[in-house]
Amino acid sequence: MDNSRTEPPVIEVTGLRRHYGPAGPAGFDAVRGLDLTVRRGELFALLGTNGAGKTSTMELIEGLAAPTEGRIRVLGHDPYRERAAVRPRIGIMLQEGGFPSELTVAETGRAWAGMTTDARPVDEALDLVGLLHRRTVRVKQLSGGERRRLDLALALLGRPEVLFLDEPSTGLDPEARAATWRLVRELRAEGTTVLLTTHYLEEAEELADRLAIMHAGRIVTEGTVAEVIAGRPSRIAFELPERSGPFETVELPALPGAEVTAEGRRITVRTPTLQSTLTELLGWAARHEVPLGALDARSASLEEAFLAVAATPSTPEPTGAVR
Ligand SMILES: Nc1ncnc2c1ncn2[C@@H]1O[C@H](COP(=O)(O)OP(=O)(O)OP(=O)(O)O)[C@@H](O)[C@H]1O
Repeated sequence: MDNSRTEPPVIEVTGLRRHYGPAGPAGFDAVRGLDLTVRRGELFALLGTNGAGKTSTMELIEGLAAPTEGRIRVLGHDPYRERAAVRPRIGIMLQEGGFPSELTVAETGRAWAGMTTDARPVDEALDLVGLLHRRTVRVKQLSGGERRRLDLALALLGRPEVLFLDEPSTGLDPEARAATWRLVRELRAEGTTVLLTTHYLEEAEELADRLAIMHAGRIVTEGTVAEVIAGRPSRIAFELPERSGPFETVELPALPGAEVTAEGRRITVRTPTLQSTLTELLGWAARHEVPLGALDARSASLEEAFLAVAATPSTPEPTGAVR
């Protein structure tokens, strides 16, 4: 039976704040009042602009640092204060593994397994990420993508109930990325709860049950991919030809409900009704024999939603903020 809706969330974050540096304006608020809930078996993706606070948030939920303010529960425990209860049940793939480069891949796995409760066999973890054939190679000889996969293998050693993946596919070639996605999907299918950060919108579209887009320390929008892009306009772009033909005096048609912007001859139309706007535009182009160069029409996408979030000014500190 699916109890995921009735049982308490696996990750529950309320009012989270993280302040770096000295108290007061000399310091910096990287996370500014963040709420987040992830249910058992769910894959939740944190997206955001550079410096939005994704890693700062992840580190707090992983229990690697104490929040300046707010409440975090992972599997019902405070991950920082009750680290001993939480740590054996979670797997963490950091952005930089930072293990000794002189050890071989297998030695690194064994060293890690020694610190892991109920570890799976090292070779099994290496096999999961496609690194078994590299087991005798020194870590310093691995490519960047192979190191990422070793990071993931180590995170999987303890058969974690909750897996934290900080930019898991950065530096991977397309084939290794697809393999990582397959593995993450399998883990999720087995019931693992996953919180991941990524810069690849496609990764979130492929994997996430729900996602949040962060900007300047806050979650600006959150939901399923469909919910996040709902209400975003579709986009039509094209280039008008040099003004020398029969269309010389022809103006663009009225496109009700659409917003038209021009950058030189490059025209962008944003519309809530892609089909009717496109029909109108193509009819006009045909009637007036206007060739529309590099014509591109696309439905609302996560990219549009992301760019809209990135363009929002960061709101000032609420009064009463902890400094
Ligand atoms: N130890 C620190 N001391 C001071 N400021 C920090 C520290 N760590 C991070 N920051 C700042 O906090 C902000 C959030 O950083 P964070 O790494 O959490 O963002 P991010 O969303 O993960 O960014 P990216 O996508 O670039 O990895 C940034 O402005 C960063 O410069």
